[in-house]
Amino acid sequence: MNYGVIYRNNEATFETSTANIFGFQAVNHGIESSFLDQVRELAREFFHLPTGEKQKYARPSDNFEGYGNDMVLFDNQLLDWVDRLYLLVHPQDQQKLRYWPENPVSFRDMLYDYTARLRHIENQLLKAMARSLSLPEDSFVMQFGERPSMYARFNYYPPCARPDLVVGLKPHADGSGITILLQDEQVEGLQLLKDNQWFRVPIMPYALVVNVGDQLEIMSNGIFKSPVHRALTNSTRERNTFAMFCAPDPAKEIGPVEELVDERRPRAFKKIKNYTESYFHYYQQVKRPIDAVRV
Ligand SMILES: O=C(O)CCC(=O)C(=O)O
Ligand SMILES: [Fe+2]
Repeated sequence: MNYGVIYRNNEATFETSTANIFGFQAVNHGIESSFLDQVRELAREFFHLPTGEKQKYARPSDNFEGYGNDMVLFDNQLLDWVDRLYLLVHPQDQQKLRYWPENPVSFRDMLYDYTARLRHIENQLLKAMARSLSLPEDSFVMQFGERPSMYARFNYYPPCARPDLVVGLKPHADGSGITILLQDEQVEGLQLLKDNQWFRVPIMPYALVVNVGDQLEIMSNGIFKSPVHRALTNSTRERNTFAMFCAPDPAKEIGPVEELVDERRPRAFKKIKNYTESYFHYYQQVKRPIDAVRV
């Protein structure tokens, strides 16, 4: 597994080639450990509230935004062992504050703050990833547009009596451009699939796990890979993680960066808009939407 990013002088720089990477852990990203502790603490406090209190922010059955559990779209689908709070956090004028917890009291302020910090880190990473392929640094950022989306998903995995039978999150690849994940600082569970084998993603308490999502795989013409991953459950301890899905403006057409298309590496993906629109339709069937946009 390639975990090669190191921040230097406030700029993300990769130590090794990023070709074929699918994820890395970012350290020295500039977010103070105390703030990350606070983020985790507030997320835990929310999930530990009585059910009635959390239900105030419940998602409607036909939408994924709000508090709830796995959406059921098919009779025979696998169910994830997870509670989640899923919120659009950017662009700001599309936020639906009725789903944003007011309890714990500082939850909303934390989320505003965290979003702003991650927006900055997202930009730095996308530029560094472009530079690492000898592209103009705005090559990916430009495709994200002026109004990129950011979705926050807080995942709460309660202990599960049969971790041998039940997964926290079924195998999937993210539909984002990149996903920036704050893992639980103690309890492991995330695994990536490579060469038909599952590899654990080790805990680095204050690092941010960055996974390539499908849309960056498309933009990079397949040079970056969006990894299939899953989250396991365990029988004794709860696990809390917080994913931020950073994606292009759904109204903008995206596609492989022209400089990355040549005879040696022909165009691998079609141009597409609003990639994530039917994401859950695929997710619930453990299928990959990226297969539908291959050339
Ligand atoms: O909880 C984890 O470790 C993984 C989360 C994840 O993959 C997701 O939310 O898409
Ligand atoms: Fe994921």
